[in-house]
Amino acid sequence: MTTRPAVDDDVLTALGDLGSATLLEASGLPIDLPSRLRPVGARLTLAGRALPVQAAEGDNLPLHLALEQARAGDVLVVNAAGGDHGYWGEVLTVAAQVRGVHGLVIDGGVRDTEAIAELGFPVFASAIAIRGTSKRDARGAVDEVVLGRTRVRRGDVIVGDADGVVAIPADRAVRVLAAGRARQTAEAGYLDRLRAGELTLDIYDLRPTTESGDDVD
Ligand SMILES: O=C([O-])CC(=O)C(=O)O
Ligand SMILES: [Mg+2]
Repeated sequence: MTTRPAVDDDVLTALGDLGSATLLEASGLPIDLPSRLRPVGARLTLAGRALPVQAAEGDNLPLHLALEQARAGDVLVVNAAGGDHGYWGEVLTVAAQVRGVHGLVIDGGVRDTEAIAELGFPVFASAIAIRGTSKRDARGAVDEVVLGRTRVRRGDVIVGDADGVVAIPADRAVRVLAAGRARQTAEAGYLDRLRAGELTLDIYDLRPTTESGDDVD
């Protein structure tokens, strides 16, 4: 297992407060997970440290094994290799909550979604599917998984909300927090100017130049 720098709890909480879109834009990094990962149930916000899990199609033993390895504050980030299966449901949700796990992000299906919503556990999934899984693939948690264009390593900061999910490399967390705060402050200033009657065209300096360089008779 690789060693990752541990991100402090206060940095984690502050990143969670900034929101996924601000963090993505401020970071300048390709940290967004695929947009097919949508929140399941009413609990939309999520912040925690990644525990990556790779599952074979149609098998959820790696998720059960990962829960034994999980620490409080972890978020399981699962590449379930596609497949129309419910890899996670009410039973695994309760098991995760008892261990202090902060949430689940899965490129794959989940089921028991009403129960998950009632339990208030944050789940972001690419599908809802009722077909069950086998329990044979004994891999457990791994060092990293790739979801879409983004590599997620153990200990990376996961932030999810109504807009989507980002995975911030642990060694960039403090820098991304500073950039996110700067962006939030700048946008608050833009909102004040908009309310005072200015246009985005002027605030962002977007007006097409009228000087084409061509002579006009
Ligand atoms: O049992 C499973 O493998 C998935 C599930 O429905 C649950 O966790 O409740
Ligand atoms: Mg179930």
